[in-house]
Amino acid sequence: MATPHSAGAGSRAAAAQALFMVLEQGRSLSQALPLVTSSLSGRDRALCQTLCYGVLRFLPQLNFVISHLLAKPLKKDLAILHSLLLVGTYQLIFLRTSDHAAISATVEAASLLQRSRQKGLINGVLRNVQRQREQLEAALASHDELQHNHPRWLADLIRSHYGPEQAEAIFSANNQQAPMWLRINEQRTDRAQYLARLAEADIGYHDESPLSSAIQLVQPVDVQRLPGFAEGMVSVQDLAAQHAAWLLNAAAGERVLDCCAAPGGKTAHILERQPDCTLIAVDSDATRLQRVHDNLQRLQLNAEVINGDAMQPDNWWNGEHFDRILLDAPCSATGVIRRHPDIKWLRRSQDIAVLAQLQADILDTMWSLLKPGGTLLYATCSILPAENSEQIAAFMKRHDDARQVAVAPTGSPDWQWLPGEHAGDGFYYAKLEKRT
Ligand SMILES: C[S@@+](CC[C@H](N)C(=O)[O-])C[C@H]1O[C@@H](n2cnc3c(N)ncnc32)[C@H](O)[C@@H]1O
Repeated sequence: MATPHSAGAGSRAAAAQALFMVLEQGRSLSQALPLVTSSLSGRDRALCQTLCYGVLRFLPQLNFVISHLLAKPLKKDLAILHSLLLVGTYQLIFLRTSDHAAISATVEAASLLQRSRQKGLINGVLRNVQRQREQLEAALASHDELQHNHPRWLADLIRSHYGPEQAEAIFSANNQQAPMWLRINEQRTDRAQYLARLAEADIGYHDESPLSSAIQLVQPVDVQRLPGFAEGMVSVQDLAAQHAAWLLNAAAGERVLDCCAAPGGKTAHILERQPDCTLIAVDSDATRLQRVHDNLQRLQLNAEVINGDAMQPDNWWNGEHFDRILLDAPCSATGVIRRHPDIKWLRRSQDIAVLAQLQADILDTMWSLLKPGGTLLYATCSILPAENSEQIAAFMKRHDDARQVAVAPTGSPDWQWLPGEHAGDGFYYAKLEKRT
C-alpha cells in the first residue's frame, strides 16, 4: 500500500484499491479493507470506509454518471482508475465534500496508485461532474431503474415476492447506514445500570427496545469506548439477531447445539440467557471459530467449541441427542445488505438455489440429532423465500414428525423480519418441534 503524500489522498487511493478487490476480484469488503488501510491514520481509515460503503450502496448511479462523462469505457488494465472515479464521483454527488478537496485529493491518489499519467483523465472527469452536477442529478432522477441501486435479478426477486411498495421500502432500508445495537450481558449487568453507564460516558441511546438486552445507540461508536466492553458487560449485535437466543429459550440442564456458530454472537447470547445449559458450538470455518473462542473468553462464558462439518456429524458428535438446536444457516445475507453493501455485487442469482440446497441438507442432518420432544430454531439473515418460508414448507413435507411452533409475536409459525423494521436487520426465524 502506498503511503499518503497529500491530505486525504491516501484514503482515496485505499478506497479505490478496496473497491477494485471487491468489484474486480470478488473479495468481500471486510476482507479487503484491512489489507489497504493498515498504514492510514484513524481519520483516513474512517474516510476510506465511508467512501467504500457509499460507493457500494450507490454503484449503479455512480456508474451511470461516469459512463456519461467518459468517451469510452476504460480498458481492463485501468480498472483501478474506474474505482478511483467512483470514489471521486461519490464525494461530489453524495457526500458533498468540498469540491476542491474531493477533486485534488482524488487526482493525487492516482499517483499513489502508480497511475500518474492518468491524473489528467481523473481531473477532467471529476471537473465535468462538478460542472454538470445539476443535469447529471436530473438525469439520475429520471431513470426509475436506477433508483433502487440493486442488481436487476435481486430487485426483480424482491419485487416479485414483496410487491412494488414493500420492495421500495426494502431497497431504501438496504441503502441506509445500519444503526449500532448493543447486547448487554444480563449475567453481569442490567438494563438500568448499563444505560446509566452509557449516560456517564456521554454515549447517546434510544430508550425504547423490544428486548431488555438490546440497546440502540444514537450514533455508532468505537467498541473500545463502550463502558465495560473489555470486561464482557456488553457486545455489539443487531436487534433481529438478538431474538435467536430468546426464541431458542434454552433451559437449565439441557443439551444445546449451536450449529454454524461462528463468530459466536448467538453462542454467547444463549449462554448469557442460560449459563446452566451444556452448549456445543460447531462451525466448519476454523478461522472464524477463533472469534467464538475470543468472544467466550471476553464474556467469561463456557461452551465446547468444535471445528466440524454440520453435514458430517459422525466426525464430531458423541451420539447423545440434543434438547435444542439453533441452526443459523449459511445464506445469501440479503437481510444485512445495509451492513454489507458488497453483498449486492458479490452474490449471483444462481447462488440462491445452491444455498437453499445446502440449507436443506444441513437442516435434515440437524433434525436427526434432535431428541423427540426437542426444538430446532431455524434462522437466516436472508429475506428471500427460497431460503426461508419455502425452505421450511419443503422441510415440513419431508418430515412428518415435525410440528411448527408459534415464533412471531403475532402467533405466526414463522417470522420474516424485514431490514429496517424496528431498526433491525432482515432476519427469518422458524421453530420446529419433534413429535415424541
Ligand atoms: C450466518 S453465519 C453464523 C453466524 C453465527 N451464528 C453468529 O451468530 O455469530 C453461518 C456460518 O455457517 C458456517 N458454515 C457453513 N457451512 C457449514 C457447514 N457445512 N458446517 C458447519 N458450519 C458451516 C460458516 O462458516 C458461518 O460461520
